[in-house]
Amino acid sequence: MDAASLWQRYQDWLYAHDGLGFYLDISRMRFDDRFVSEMQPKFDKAFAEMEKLEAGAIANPDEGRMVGHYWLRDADLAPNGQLKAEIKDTLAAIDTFATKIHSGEIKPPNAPKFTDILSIGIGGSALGPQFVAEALAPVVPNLNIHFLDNTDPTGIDRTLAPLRDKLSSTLVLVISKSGGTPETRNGAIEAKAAYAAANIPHGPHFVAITGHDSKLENMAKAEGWLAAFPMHDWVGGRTSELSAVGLLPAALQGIDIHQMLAGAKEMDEATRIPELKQNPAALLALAWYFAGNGKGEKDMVVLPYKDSLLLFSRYLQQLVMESLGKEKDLAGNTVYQGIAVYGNKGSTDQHAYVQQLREGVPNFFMTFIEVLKDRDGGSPEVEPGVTCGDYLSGLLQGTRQALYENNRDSVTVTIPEVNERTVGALIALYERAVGLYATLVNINAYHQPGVEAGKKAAAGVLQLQTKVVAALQEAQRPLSLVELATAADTTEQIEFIYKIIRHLAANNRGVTVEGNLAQPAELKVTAKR
Ligand SMILES: O=P(O)(O)OC[C@H]1O[C@H](O)[C@H](O)[C@@H](O)[C@@H]1O
Repeated sequence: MDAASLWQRYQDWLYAHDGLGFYLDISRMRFDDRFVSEMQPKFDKAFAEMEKLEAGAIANPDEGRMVGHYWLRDADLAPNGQLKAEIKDTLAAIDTFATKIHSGEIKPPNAPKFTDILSIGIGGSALGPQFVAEALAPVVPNLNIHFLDNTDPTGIDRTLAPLRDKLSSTLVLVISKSGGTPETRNGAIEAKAAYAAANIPHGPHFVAITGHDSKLENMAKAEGWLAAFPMHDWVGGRTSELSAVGLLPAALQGIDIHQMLAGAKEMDEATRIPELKQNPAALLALAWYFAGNGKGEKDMVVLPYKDSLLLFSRYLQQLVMESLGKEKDLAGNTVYQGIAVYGNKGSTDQHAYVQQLREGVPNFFMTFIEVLKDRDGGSPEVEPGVTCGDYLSGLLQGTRQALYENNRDSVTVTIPEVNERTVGALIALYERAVGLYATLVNINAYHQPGVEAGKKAAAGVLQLQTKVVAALQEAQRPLSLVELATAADTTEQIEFIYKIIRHLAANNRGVTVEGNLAQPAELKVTAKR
């Protein structure tokens, strides 16, 4: 396509939202008009399904649940008075709690004010709060936030180390919709242990954000935690950033959550319009479908050219991949759907893997996130008439051009600046695009059956460990792995047993191993007395 036609195509496909100062450009995706007309019936269906979802249909059939994250930003859309009240009451409770924490009206027993937050959660109970903290936390936040999002002992130590002297002014948020996620439970137990070691009762420092009647909620009640906030059954983990999960930590840091909600609401209104060209989420879904042939054949590389948006692609990874990565479609056919998402930030990644993107395997499409405002205040010149921000902008435009010339397609999302409203709008945009795309490819975007398999297998390994240690203690003599597996009555699990023993030995956990660990057949294992 020559320059004039490309410019025309750019203008024909440019979506602009005046209120948000937001633009979406899908002109560098090489679809033609025929593709767009062929997709129209699929979009008609997607718009209709979305309307039903927003009206309170059971849009997550496998779990028998409504899907209500859009109501969080406009409670009046919720399908009944009780839900409306739940949304409004939760928001009011978050506002009140954050205000009282900031003023010191709610204070820890042994310090004048809370100064730090330790946020414990994983997946949808961590990625949104982490993304938003990185994007929006003030340079000097009301409270400094720290995250525990794993069950890695070294990681836990690293997070807790700077907090050891500040436990008396730390507020611990334990976030889990189900209230039973092992990594989060473990993090909470480790945090409690830190409080116990410092002789500080943990209850007045701990806050739960969790589903009704979950183990976590019951624990919070039983242990007299400072507060508990609800996570609604009809909000999925990966779409929970604008529920208490994201709003409470944001408000505590001094981020304007009402502006986040307002930005999301404006984007919701724009992405509710059942007209492809007037709906930026539909345009995104169209681009994704075109890129991957409706089968996720190409990965989505997300490159925000703004440091504060570094965690956006990580956040999107869960939103997109857990929603769209499905074996079965809604009719039960095996489809192996999904779109892989990765990316960090530009221009940094240009000095890492963009070489492959430009010249290597063409298995991706790009999403550039452009931010128009460089910074508050003026910029020094790094060359005559040129600033750092000009470089950043030039590098984005140049990379887009260089990729396009080599048949690598891209989408460009432009926002005026990174602030509460635009971040809320970005979250809403991608939530809706995922929902629409799911209907285009006929899958349930709101369940995650595949996650359970690994969790069940892990639980099995831990049960096996208990069995193996008991068998060793009973034997009271060195056993080979085969003997140990026989004694534990689990001969088919011998490889797991080897790994369990190797891990226990590495951590001085009550087993002695004689022999070379690289020669499993020769090992003799004994329980330490
Ligand atoms: O909030 P939680 O119930 O602790 O869940 C945390 C995460 O765990 C699971 O593995 C799910 O796949 C995620 O969708 C969820 O966000």
